[in-house]
Amino acid sequence: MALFRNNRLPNLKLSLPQASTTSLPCCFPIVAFATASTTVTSCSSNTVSASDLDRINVLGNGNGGTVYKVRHKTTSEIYALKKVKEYLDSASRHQLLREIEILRLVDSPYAVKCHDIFQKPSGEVSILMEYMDLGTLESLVVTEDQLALIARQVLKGLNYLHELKIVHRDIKPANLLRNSKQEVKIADFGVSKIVVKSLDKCNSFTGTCAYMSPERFDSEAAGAEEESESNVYAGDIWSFGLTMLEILVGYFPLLPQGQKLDWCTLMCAVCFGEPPKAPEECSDELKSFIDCCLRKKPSERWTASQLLSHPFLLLQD
Ligand SMILES: Nc1ncnc2c1ncn2[C@@H]1O[C@H](COP(=O)(O)OP(=O)(O)OP(=O)(O)O)[C@@H](O)[C@H]1O
Repeated sequence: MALFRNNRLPNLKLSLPQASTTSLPCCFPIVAFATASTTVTSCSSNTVSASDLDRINVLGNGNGGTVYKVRHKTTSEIYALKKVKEYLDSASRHQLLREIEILRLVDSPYAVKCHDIFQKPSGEVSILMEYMDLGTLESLVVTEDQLALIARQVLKGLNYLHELKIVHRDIKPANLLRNSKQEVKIADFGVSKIVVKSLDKCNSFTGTCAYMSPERFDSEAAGAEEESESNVYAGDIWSFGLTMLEILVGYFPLLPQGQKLDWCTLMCAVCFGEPPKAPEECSDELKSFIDCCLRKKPSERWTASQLLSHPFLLLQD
């Protein structure tokens, strides 16, 4: 049984200056078959109309909008509906288009399924997703066995995304959702990117800074001046390693328990400190697993595919 603790740092998201402060009404070229009321584009074959859905309650608020639990009026099927903020600056509009492009591509049991995307004539966009009834991995504390079950599913999801040349760029407990079927899935492609050129850099300050890899803070200091395609995906592995360690120990592992997070302390810990390790009392396999994820040089970090064959995961088979 997983335990819950309340001793996490309350705010691991550092706000950075916005690229633009101009708010523009959004209108996206989402669908070719616009109707007068709400328009729909399908990520799957079964089409649901926005008017078929009843709102039950708010599941949460993110930077991009609000997520509601909704019920289909005739089938009683439950979904999560993310209503994207109506007014977005140009950078956010561009990113939303990217997210939609990725949601259309992604079809894996290890990523939260997007059923449909609705756009009203006003430009308001809503994303209809599979409902994950146990919410995020935030505040969850697990045993080694439970960690292996979770890690394997997240790695299968990451391996799938990386094979499609998609970098998630915001892996953290809040973006991993679970359900009562013991499934864990990757969510929120809000800052993800498709690597178009092999040397596409992904070291911009996008995503949640607390989980960013050393090379995304400072590629030179992390020995990653020579950008290679595999380095681009290694950023997700660092974030994954930190996330797994966090749900094992119950606090953000880069800082001493209870220490307040600020930009300077975080940057020093990531760039100049030793990578965090699994506690002494953990199995050797788990210590090695965490070490393989949290190597400072991206080229030395294991890939998702290599980690899937790590003894820590094989032990629990
Ligand atoms: N498919 C889903 N099923 C169940 N709950 C969900 C689902 N998607 C999101 N949620 C809930 O809604 C909250 C907000 O989700 P959202 O993706 O908008 O933001 P976030 O990931 O928390 O933040 P940000 O987008 O700013 O990184 C989540 O933290 C989660 O609790």
